[in-house]
Amino acid sequence: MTANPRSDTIAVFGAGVMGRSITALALGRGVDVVLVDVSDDVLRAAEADIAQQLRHGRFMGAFPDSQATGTLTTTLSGEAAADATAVVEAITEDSSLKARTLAEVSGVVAPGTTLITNTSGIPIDELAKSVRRPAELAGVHFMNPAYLIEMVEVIRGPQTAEDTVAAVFSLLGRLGKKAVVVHDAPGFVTSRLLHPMINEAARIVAEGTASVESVDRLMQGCLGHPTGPLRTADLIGLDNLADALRLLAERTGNTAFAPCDLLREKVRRGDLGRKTGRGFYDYEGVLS
Ligand SMILES: NC(=O)c1ccc[n+]([C@@H]2O[C@H](COP(=O)([O-])OP(=O)(O)OC[C@H]3O[C@@H](n4cnc5c(N)ncnc54)[C@H](O)[C@@H]3O)[C@@H](O)[C@H]2O)c1
Repeated sequence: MTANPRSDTIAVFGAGVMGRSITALALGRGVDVVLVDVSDDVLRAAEADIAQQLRHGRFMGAFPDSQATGTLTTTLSGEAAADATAVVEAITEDSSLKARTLAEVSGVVAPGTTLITNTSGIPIDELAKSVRRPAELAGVHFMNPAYLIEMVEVIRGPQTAEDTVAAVFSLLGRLGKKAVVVHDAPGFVTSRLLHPMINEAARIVAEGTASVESVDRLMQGCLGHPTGPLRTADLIGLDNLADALRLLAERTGNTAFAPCDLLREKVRRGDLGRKTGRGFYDYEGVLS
């Protein structure tokens, strides 16, 4: 079942960390994807990365054996989303950029097309102001790597229609995901809890209380965190994390959420985590 019987194609906007991972998930589940970005270089790199993620997903048993892989089309043109049954917006965590892009997308797609934003924490109702049909917009917070993490957070904005939530669940069912629905708020549930924890972990390192490795080992060994907060930060991307923390601080008025000095310094140096080969850890020579 798909979100809409018109076709079996979703459009994904943004070919960065999440756009690639969501695209790999959809392709591995037999859904065709039109992947849109503003950079041709990014799209070329994304094609190679997605092929690698599909191999990884198959190796990890994330996709049904009998499932034919969906077809990938990459493009710089947002107009290519016109025939999609659902659109997943996974562009940079910048509220005005997202508002602009969602406004354009909602002008391109037909009424009845489910609009999904993968924002880490911008309230859905804030983004709904920029789309033509706010009832058709919902948040789906896929985690990285989307093809391996079974659970997603679904955010129902105050204007999100029941039909939209149903269409989102239909698509998520097709993608083999489990979901928990939450109400709209800055950072929703997962970013509101995880991002400040990562920020504190970085502060602990900066203050000299413990090393990066010690913080992660304690959180893994004592509290059952799968990788530790700082390794998770590297997987997310420190630029995205800093953007999301800044937005969380602005939208909640809680300045403690603002990215700490160490995080900002790493972003300034371009040490963004796995995607640049160095963040809290060094990944030079490590296959992603
Ligand atoms: N990184 C994570 O682990 C993670 C997890 C959950 C949610 N998110 C959210 O997903 C979204 C994407 O995050 P990311 O980490 O993939 O970011 P990223 O920086 O890796 O990628 C963003 C991509 O968006 C592209 N882009 C910018 N403007 C565009 C436009 N107008 N049209 C098409 N493409 C455009 C950029 O060129 C870039 O390739 C953000 O909202 C982020 O908060 C990220």
